[in-house]
Amino acid sequence: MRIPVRGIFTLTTRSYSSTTMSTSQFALERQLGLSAVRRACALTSSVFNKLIKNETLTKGDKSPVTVGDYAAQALISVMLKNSFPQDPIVGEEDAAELRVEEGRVLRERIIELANEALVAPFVEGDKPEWGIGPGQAKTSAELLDAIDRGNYDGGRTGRMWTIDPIDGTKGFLRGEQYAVCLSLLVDARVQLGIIGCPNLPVDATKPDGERGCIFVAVRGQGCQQIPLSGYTETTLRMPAFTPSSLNTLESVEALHSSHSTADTIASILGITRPPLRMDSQAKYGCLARGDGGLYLRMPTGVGYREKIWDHAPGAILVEEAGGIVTDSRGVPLDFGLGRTLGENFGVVAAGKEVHAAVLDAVQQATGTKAKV
Ligand SMILES: Nc1ncnc2c1ncn2[C@@H]1O[C@H](COP(=O)(O)OS(=O)(=O)O)[C@@H](OP(=O)(O)O)[C@H]1O
Ligand SMILES: [Mg+2]
Ligand SMILES: [Mg+2]
Ligand SMILES: [Mg+2]
Repeated sequence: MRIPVRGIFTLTTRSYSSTTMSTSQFALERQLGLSAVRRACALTSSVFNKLIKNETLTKGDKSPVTVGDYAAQALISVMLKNSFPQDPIVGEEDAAELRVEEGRVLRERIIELANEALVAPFVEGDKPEWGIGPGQAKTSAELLDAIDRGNYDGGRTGRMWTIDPIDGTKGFLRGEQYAVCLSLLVDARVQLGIIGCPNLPVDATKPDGERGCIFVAVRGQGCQQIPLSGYTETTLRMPAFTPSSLNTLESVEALHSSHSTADTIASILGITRPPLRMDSQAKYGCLARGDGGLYLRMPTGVGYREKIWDHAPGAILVEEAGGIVTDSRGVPLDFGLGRTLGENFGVVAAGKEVHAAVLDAVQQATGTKAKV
């Protein structure tokens, strides 16, 4: 039976009967987050099928942003506000370009898409007993403000969410991998990570089989994969690899991660399998389920600072599946410095058995000394 809920997307303990209410830590955040990411996955998949050329902008850093990115951030932000109104959000996108007259056509399209997603009946795979039903349409001003609630500066204390509404926008535009990414941090420690991958095969051994899955992890509660088409949860544990049996998971874009440094590291480790190149944090989900043994993100030397929304959800997936995530010098990722990872230099994520050997190889390949 569907649990009646007062207001839209409102998730309070009052909304649950004692039989459906889970007492685990962050249970409400997990349920709301899964629903928001599912809705955003449905929104972005449908945008891809209808996207037209003038629905993509180029941002100041030359990276693309589409109507799908803005609409998905608006949708997730509205859902978070309804259930956790006090929580600040560090989101990738902001609405400045949409508030000016030149942004009118794009703005109207984004409002239409976000509202369609807000009022849609239960999306495929949502658990009816969660009681997270369709909401009411919002005004243009409310949705622009929802996007801009992602402007929080971050920091070391308190609760905060990160949203990357489309991670791997270039992959999204190519029709390849992308991910809808959400995380909750408390005092700069990731406690919940959710990554929705609409184009990812549910089973890597069946690349032509069913596509679309969500990865979710709560600190201390393991990492699970759920198909977008349903809600059967499979717990993931990273298998034990030896260094030479690894294969690397890397960015498609050579500007985001140095392919040549990764090749050198792979040859030092004796890796013979070719790298698996894939856009977005789908790589972290693949690592957690054992599709490759090593996520490598080696800096390209342009002084780029990694963004917290690009790594917080993925890092907890891998840790909860039994792996280790550090920067390329062995330093833990610091999510408490603001919107970026500050002085962290690249990312190395791998199983416990091989992580130290990989850091040694990185040191040999780059001449930098590991800090731990
Ligand atoms: N120069 C540079 N170096 C490192 N990283 C960068 C750089 N420029 C952008 N970005 C960020 O990369 C995000 C895309 O993730 P990936 O690199 O894993 O995927 S991809 O294969 O490159 O598309 C991408 O995330 P989205 O903007 O959400 O797509 C960016 O935040
Ligand atoms: Mg982007
Ligand atoms: Mg991103
Ligand atoms: Mg993005």
